[in-house]
Amino acid sequence: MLKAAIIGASGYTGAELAGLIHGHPHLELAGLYVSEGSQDAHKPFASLHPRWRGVIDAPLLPLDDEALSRIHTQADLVLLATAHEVSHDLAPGFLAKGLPVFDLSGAFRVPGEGFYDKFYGFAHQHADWLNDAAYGLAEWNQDAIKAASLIAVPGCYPTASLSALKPLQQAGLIAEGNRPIISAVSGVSGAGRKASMANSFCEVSYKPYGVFTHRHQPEISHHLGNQVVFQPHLGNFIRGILATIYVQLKDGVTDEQIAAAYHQAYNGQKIVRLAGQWPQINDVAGTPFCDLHWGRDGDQLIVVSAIDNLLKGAASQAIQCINIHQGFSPVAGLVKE
Ligand SMILES: NC(=O)C1=CN([C@@H]2O[C@H](COP(=O)(O)OP(=O)(O)OC[C@H]3O[C@@H](n4cnc5c(N)ncnc54)[C@H](OP(=O)(O)O)[C@@H]3O)[C@@H](O)[C@H]2O)C=CC1
Ligand SMILES: CC(=O)N[C@@H](CCC(=O)OP(=O)(O)O)C(=O)O
Repeated sequence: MLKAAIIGASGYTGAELAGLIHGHPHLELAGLYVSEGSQDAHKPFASLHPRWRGVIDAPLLPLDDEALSRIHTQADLVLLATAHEVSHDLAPGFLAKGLPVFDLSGAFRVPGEGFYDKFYGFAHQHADWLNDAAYGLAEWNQDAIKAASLIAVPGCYPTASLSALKPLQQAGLIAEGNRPIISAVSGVSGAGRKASMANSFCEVSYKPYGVFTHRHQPEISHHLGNQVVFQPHLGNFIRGILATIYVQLKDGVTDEQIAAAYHQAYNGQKIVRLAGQWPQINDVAGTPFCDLHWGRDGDQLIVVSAIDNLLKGAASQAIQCINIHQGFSPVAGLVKE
């Protein structure tokens, strides 16, 4: 069994990771950590996430110097379920000790001069790690994920969007100069566990945000190799993302070519499902799956993609990355084989 330490274990994605690792055939938990000054330090994990009561008994531990040296000596790998700047600061220390790092934040996803200043509001200090990191889109980057020490697990909207668009891009079916339009809605857990007015029950109403400024637009465009228009919405539900994507096809593209692009990309893959019907959030919430379906009218294609933002959009995709990195079955701990 490999020992996995989770930093940020009290948060929404960290808690999902704890559950997945607890149930994984080749992984075991090697510490659940929060910040050194966290008000949750030393509380039982299950007191914050009672669905794990009687199942995961470990306490949340403060990430102090003693904890760091314990992780350095006892863990086999580290999962960072922390804010972008926290991951940016923590990852190099673990990597320097030879521990593979699976980072759920955006800190190492997009190389490029000035990108972090512009879209994340901080200056990136680790260009070397940024360039060496593998982008953990599990169905598409297996070789890079296997070889890298640092895996940048994609954002939730990018996972839903890229899973839908990459088969078309790869097969050369998108019209020259077309910027696919991604209109997506996310449940409120996408914003994390910390309370804020924008996320409070009485304030949340289906609405757009981040118009032309969201950091996932350049993340999707960079990893697709084609510019996109991306518009996120906040939905008044807890978990799940549904992305409706409008694509202009090249002249003469046939139905068979579209179907072949998707089947070639995903036949034999258990996590991305070609649903055969329009995806809906209820079918993927609480699961590691990404459901896809498409329809076309002339050169206009609509693809719909649905995932659970906390799972395929974060924690279960991190587990897929660990599975690939370690040579386990790609769906170990996620889907019964
Ligand atoms: N929510 C989602 O749907 C998705 C989130 N992500 C990304 O994953 C990361 C985690 O997100 P999410 O789980 O939603 O966040 P949460 O806000 O729910 O949790 C953050 C966690 O980090 C801990 N933390 C904060 N500061 C530190 C620190 N200095 N050292 C160690 N632990 C710290 C928090 O505990 P405490 O403050 O008590 O220390 C908490 O456990 C983020 O980068 C997010 O952008 C990616 C894809 C989807
Ligand atoms: C509803 C909501 O607020 N969602 C988050 C996306 C969460 C995510 O994917 O995380 P990364 O920050 O790691 O990219 C947002 O739009 O910022």
